[in-house]
Amino acid sequence: MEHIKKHFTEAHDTLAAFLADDGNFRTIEQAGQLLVSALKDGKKIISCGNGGSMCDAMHFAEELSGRYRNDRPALAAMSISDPSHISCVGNDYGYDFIFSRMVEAIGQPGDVLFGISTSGNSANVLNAIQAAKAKGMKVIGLTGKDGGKMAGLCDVEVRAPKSNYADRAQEIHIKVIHSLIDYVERNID
Ligand SMILES: O=C(CO)[C@@H](O)[C@H](O)[C@H](O)[C@H](O)COP(=O)(O)O
Ligand SMILES: [Zn+2]
Repeated sequence: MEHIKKHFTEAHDTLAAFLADDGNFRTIEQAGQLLVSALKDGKKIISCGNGGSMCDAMHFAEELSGRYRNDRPALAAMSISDPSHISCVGNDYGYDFIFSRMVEAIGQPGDVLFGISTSGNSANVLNAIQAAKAKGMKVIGLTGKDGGKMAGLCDVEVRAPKSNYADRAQEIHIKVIHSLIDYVERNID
């Protein structure tokens, strides 16, 4: 039972560390402003990440295109998570290009790439950021640890507090995602 309880105390401590720094909430607000201004301008949001972060990327996009709390017009967002695309590009070009290839295919200037990586070091997310910049897109990153290689590459980077485990960062990321969608729903019209 101790190990089970430890999950909750560690999550509690990570959240307390995030809450202690008001800079985190200013950064989330900047990310929210970037999303709202892109959507109001008729641009779209493209999200990506690996493993649990792919689930978070999907969660983020579906609550924008579908709904979160409020009834409002559908918002232009999609995650890069189509298995046929991933298997084709992974097989023919390599796993490092599964996200960047889609950004090259559908990214437009002013669109926003929402890249999620707990280490900040996943090559496919880094390549997507590079492709997004080449397209004139904005980049929001959710990271952890020291930001990894994503540090300094994003227009806005929200970083979860240092932890030895990816899941602690993911628990912060999902809260950031919900607070961002809430911000968008409150400010979109
Ligand atoms: O969900 C988890 C761990 O909680 C794993 O599936 C995790 O997402 C995977 O190991 C990812 O490949 C980690 O990639 P990243 O967050 O470092 O970019
Ligand atoms: Zn997980």
